[in-house]
Amino acid sequence: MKQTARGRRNNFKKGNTYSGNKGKAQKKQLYQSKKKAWQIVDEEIVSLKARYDQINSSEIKNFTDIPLSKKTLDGLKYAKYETPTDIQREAIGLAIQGNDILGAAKTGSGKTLAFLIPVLEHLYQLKWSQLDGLGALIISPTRELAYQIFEVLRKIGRFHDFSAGLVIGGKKLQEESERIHRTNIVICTPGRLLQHMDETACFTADSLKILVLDEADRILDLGFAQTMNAIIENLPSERQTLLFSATQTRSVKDLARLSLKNPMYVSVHENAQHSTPTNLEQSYVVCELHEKLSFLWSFIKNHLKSKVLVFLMSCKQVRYVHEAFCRLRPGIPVLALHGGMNQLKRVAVYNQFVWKQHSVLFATDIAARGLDFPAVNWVLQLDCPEDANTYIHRAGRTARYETDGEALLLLLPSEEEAMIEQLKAKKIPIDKIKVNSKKLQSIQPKLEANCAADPSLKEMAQRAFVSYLRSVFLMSNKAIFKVLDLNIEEFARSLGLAVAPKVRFLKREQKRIADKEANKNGTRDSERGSKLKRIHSDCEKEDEEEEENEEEVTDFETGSQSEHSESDSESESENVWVTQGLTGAKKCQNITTKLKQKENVKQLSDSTKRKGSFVQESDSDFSEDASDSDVDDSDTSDSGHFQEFRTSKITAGSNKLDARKDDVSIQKMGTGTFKFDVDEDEEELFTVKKRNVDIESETDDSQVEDQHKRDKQKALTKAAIAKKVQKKNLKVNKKVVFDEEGEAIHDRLKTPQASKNIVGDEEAVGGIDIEMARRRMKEEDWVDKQLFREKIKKKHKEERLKKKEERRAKMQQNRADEQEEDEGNEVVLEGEESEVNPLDFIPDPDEIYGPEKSGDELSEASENSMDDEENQEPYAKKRKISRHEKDNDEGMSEEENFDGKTAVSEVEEEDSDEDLNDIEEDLMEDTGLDLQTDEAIALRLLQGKR
Ligand SMILES: Nc1ncnc2c1ncn2[C@@H]1O[C@H](COP(=O)(O)OP(=O)(O)OP(=O)(O)O)[C@@H](O)[C@H]1O
Repeated sequence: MKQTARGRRNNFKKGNTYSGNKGKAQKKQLYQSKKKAWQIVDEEIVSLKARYDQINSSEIKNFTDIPLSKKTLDGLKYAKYETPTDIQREAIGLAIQGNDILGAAKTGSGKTLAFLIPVLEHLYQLKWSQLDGLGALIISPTRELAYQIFEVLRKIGRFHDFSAGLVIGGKKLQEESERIHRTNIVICTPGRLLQHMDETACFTADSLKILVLDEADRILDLGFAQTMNAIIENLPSERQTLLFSATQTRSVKDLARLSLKNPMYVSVHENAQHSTPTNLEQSYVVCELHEKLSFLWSFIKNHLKSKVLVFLMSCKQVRYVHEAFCRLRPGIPVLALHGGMNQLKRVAVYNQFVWKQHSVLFATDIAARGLDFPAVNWVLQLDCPEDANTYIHRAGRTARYETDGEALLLLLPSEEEAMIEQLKAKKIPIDKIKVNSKKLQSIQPKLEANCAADPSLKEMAQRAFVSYLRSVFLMSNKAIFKVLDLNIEEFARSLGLAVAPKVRFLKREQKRIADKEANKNGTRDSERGSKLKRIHSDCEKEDEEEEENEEEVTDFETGSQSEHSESDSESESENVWVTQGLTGAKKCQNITTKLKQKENVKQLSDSTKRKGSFVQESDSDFSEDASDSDVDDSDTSDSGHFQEFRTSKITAGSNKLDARKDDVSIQKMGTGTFKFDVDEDEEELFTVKKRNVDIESETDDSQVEDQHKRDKQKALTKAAIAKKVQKKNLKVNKKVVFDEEGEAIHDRLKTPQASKNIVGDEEAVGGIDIEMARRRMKEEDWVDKQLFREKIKKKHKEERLKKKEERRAKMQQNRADEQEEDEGNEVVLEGEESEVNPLDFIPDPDEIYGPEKSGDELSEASENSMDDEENQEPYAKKRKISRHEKDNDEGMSEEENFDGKTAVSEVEEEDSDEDLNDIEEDLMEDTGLDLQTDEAIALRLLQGKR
């Protein structure tokens, strides 16, 4: 039986034992147990903190030796991380105690965990919850790296209750905005973060507790300077800051910008013999520029069972080499990764290269830092890196965490000396190897044939050509990068181009250098002087030519840019947001899997469009592709594979850890206690390495080129177009029709005929004068009607003439018949004269004028069409009626006809005069008889009437 509320209250009052009381007891128990859970957390935190003082990095063998929360240890165990690496052993202990850290360690040494573990621990210590908002911010220079860090965090943080979000460009801002304020750990790229700081109203970093910069030297260099300064302004000064990189900055100004407090400099390999991993074998080859592609082809053909990462200088080179090699079918899957690709494709290519066993990835420097592609056998730097640091990061994509790897650098003869000097200065052991150039397999003829057959490929080659030269030209280290020493004709041919495309900036550079030399030496040397003059005039001529063509170029560029924005918007439309509680990892995997599937379908359709590449894929590695898509199809297989792989790596290399121990150096960087080693690169940090570059993910030429495009487009404002049009005296939107002789046909009906003074008056007033406009319209109206009338008149005249001709012909025929008849009558009708009508000789007026009509018939006739006019009489009367009719038809009554009344009557008078003349003419001609007969007829008629 159901008990009422009152009944329950009574029961309570009576102290009856009732299930309600039981419930209360249960509640109390539950509350106590919950309280116990909190207590457990509190107790754990207290005990952990108590152990902090006893941390001794040299005694740490396993992660369990570090005072870490159970949730973190569980996560590490789940991700199969057991033994910490050097940097982890040294940095984690200091970081969990709240110190600011400057962490430096070789590439592939596990810096990611060295900052992720302290992030989790810090928030755990503070008992951070979803309601507390943003607690930790991890900034990475590239989207791929941010994505990778997010993946690691997902694994090791899965037992914590924090929410984490990946905030990178190329995704829907709106959806990020809706979630970002609820996210505890944000992993982001600088540009996108600043965008949220500026545009997302509910996003604030006021509660931030810990800031991490991965690849800190890159984030703090000039490429990100403005963005980072703006971000730092929005962050609370009371926070912990961790900076990590393989090439750590110790620039005083950088550290001052971040307002670090007594930072600890943790450099585990500072005293090591080399700055690159010990398992990394490094060598370089000197190669001519025009031999590079053939070298690359030969290299790939010799390493079909390897995983190779090839670095090029610019996006356009990557694009072209990838496309060209796809068509040549090397027998191994070839991929491309560069900043010009949409985000979805970037993620897909990244994952493909992670999973493929044998493949070649052509990439720009967006893949140079931090990316942890497993089992890369070779890193081939086809184009010289910007500096030694970039070399270290690029080469570091192989030989990661205890694995072996090889790095090969290609240098031009002009680059060799200065670059090798830089590398040696950075403690990079690199040996020169020689390649027998006769053994190189030349692909130039094939590239030439392909470019000749496909204009789009040729265009790609041209773009690659220009972008390479531009990149070299923009490099700050002129001791290495000597653009004017390059044989550009040969380089163009090696790309498959028949001739080298014009490169404007090179001409300018030549001109600049020529000017400089002329200033230095004076122009006394006449031979030299004339040579310089020649360069000058060449340059000027080309400049002029190009300026003339500028309009076309701008159009072309606008087109290409819109193409680009189209692809951007395409990527924007795809949502890659993967924010979630760390415990809900599956959801995120689903999203990633779906993205991969989509991208695979897209890529497959792309490749079917491109004949060669599809065949190549199917020839060499289609089965592998298929298996990849199988992996993508499976719901949660992603992390499974990943873990397995890493586990094998851990076991393989765990015994090597001790060998590195001696290298560890930790320095306290407090203001008073520590003297900063002012970085020798400090000056370099504050010089522009690439001009006109303000980018987020990479410094390649595409952005520089985009900047150029934007600059050019700026000139094409509406005002500029208007000026141009005015200058050329062009009338906008004017259609000119030409006749067969090529003369322009002026249609008076379409051109305004209103008197000029009316327009002038209006302009003089300076605004819209309604009266004036009305007058002008009336005048236009009047002119129109006149034109129409003229046209109709002309038409009528033509018709009349035609009819006249017909009548004349008819009369002549009649006359001829009559004559025949007369002759015949003279013979036949003798004696019948009395019966003959005396007026028979007169032509039948009905025949000539048509039958006489009544007034009714006349008015009826007036309603008929113009064609009927000729059949009616009397002419003058009928015409008059028709005219009025016509006027009425046109809606032009006299009353309506403003002051044009006189004009109309004038026209009428003119018309009627003309008509009378016509009639007289008609009458004179119409009888077809001679004058005497006419007179006789007239007399008889008159007599008859009387
Ligand atoms: N304690 C560990 N035990 C086993 N493997 C580890 C450990 N720490 C890191 N690794 C593995 O080492 C590899 C390199 O780690 P990570 O990417 O963090 O290196 P890094 O120092 O950040 O490299 P880079 O300087 O290139 O960014 C990863 O595959 C990672 O899974």
